[in-house]
Amino acid sequence: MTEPTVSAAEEELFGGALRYDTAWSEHERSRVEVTLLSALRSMPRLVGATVRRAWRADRSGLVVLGIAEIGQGIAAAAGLLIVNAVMHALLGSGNASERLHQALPAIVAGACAAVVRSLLAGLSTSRAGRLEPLVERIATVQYLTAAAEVELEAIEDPQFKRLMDVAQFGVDASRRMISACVAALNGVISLVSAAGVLSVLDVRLLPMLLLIAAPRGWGAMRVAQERYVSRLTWVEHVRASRLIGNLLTERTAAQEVRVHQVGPYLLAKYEEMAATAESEQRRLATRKAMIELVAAGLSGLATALTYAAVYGMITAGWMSLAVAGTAVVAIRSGSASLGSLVMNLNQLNEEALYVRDHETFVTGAALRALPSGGEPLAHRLGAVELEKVSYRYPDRDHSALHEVSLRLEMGQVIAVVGENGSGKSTLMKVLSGLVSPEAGTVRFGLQDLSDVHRRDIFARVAVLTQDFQRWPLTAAMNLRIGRPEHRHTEDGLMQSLRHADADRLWEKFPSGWQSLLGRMFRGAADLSGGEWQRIGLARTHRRTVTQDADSILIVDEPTSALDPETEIEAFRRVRALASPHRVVVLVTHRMSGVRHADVIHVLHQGRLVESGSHTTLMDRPDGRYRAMFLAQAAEYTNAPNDDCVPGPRGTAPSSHKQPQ
Ligand SMILES: Nc1ncnc2c1ncn2[C@@H]1O[C@H](COP(=O)(O)OP(=O)(O)OP(=O)(O)O)[C@@H](O)[C@H]1O
Repeated sequence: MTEPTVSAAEEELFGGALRYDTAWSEHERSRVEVTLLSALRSMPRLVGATVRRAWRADRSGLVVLGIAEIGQGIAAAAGLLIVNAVMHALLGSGNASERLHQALPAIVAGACAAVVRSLLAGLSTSRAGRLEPLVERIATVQYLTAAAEVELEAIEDPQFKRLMDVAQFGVDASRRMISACVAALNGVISLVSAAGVLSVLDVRLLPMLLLIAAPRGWGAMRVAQERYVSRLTWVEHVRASRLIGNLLTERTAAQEVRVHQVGPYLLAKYEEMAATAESEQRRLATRKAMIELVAAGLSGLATALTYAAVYGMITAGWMSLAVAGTAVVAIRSGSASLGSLVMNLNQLNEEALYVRDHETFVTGAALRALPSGGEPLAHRLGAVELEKVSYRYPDRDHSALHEVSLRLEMGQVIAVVGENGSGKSTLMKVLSGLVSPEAGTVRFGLQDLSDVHRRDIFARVAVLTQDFQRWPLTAAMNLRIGRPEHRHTEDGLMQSLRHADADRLWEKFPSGWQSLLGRMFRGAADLSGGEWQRIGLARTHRRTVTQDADSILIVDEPTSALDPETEIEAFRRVRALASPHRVVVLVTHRMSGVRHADVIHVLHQGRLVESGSHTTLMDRPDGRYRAMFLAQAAEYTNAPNDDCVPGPRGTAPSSHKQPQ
């Protein structure tokens, strides 16, 4: 297969080809993996997995389905034997009306067999139709559970993310596997009955049957392989095209799309990328036509040979005319069964390939799942301590955190500051148990983070991050989801709303707590960025106050969208959440918000470079904190500050992070 062409749009927007794997050897490997033999080898396992899923979903439905299919096979065999009886009667002795009379019972029996077969086919279709959505649900839940339970690190790993995307196709394929399995079973049974009848008539006709169907089998299998490899290779391209489509329709991009005239530009790029994908579809269609033509030619040749053999056997007197007539019917029905069996097996094979990806993902996700065991965490911790903690993101060469040691005492307000990319958010991920340090230890009280049940760690952490979620749910749910299993009262919810100074939003909720937020659905009330941030604060408050064991509250840039007065007030309220059994960790670029913290830690390029109170740090003439503080203070007063030391690279506040 030649390497696909890269459209200019792809080059311009994404910097090159977006394909399943840029290493072509990897792609070749997947091609080799789908050879006929390996596909056939893995099929029983995957069919077994589908049957097990169906069994779990609806046992009685599966049993009825099996009986209906076997019944159809028996009815088909009976039908062929009846044809034989009819042939013998029609080609037997006596005049035409006598021969017809003799054939009548067999004709009636044939009609009955056909009716039974149709009834069983209907039963099978209805049961399969009921099983399909159930199996799809099981596969979807398996997929979503696996995705929700993996470590954050896995989600951020591009390789794993890709596997996750590919595995999505397996969900639909699991559903289609049911009908593919039923059709294949049906094909096997029909074939066995036709072959059985043929071998009773003349066993020499059996290999002929195989000869007719073999080329079609080969053709169908090849087409499936090519389609699968193509789909895998182009998955990233499809994702990127969808991404562009979404950008054109999403509300968040709507303003720039219009004012900056990005719409027509992106649309043109979309069309260019779609044209590249269409060229692949054209290539596939041509290949399919060629393969099918060759297969049909070979199969036709085999059919001609078979009929010639039957003709030869009749003229040589080795076969009676009645047997030959039945044999022709049996060959026709057998080769049709074999042909459709091959098609069904081929579809089964294709679906199985996607189901295999789904399985690979579920197994891979289990290996990267959050650890499920561990000690329970003590109720009282006293402090959380980091000792020489280092962390490097899997796809990065440099550590995001390097030998960071610090102590968080319950009751304290700790601030973490530093320029963009200095490691603040990464430190918060380590503190909240979202990522495990590469080196060093994190102790919750006397317990090592790695020994404790992760669920217990998460239960003790409340976070409000810069990219907090705007849940498109009711107002009540937006607060309750901070601790969904807790029985929240309306008073409690209102208390959290008040804490975040969001109670004045109440009048924007037309149906009170049941008001839908976030413009996703009709009638939903939308909020401004700052209002959403207050809802986020209220949710964090809810989570915080519903935990009486020692806990950590992490707030990462909690006020970026708040107006100046609200911001000052918000910092005060966040600080007030520190209690004898809670430590508040505040990450912010707004220096005015950190000066009241008990301890301020300054990060620089992943290292902890300064720690102390505001006064201590301001007393260091060349201190980084002092430089950052004075730089912002100068902006704040809008007057040149003689004492202002130029901030280190990257510390200059960005426009949305400047003090007001
Ligand atoms: N998911 C990730 N995968 C790979 N590298 C990452 C990831 N997240 C952060 N990094 C890198 O780790 C370093 C520290 O990033 P981090 O987000 O912790 O900085 P930060 O101090 O919070 O920055 P900011 O003030 O801009 O929010 C940066 O070099 C960043 O590029």
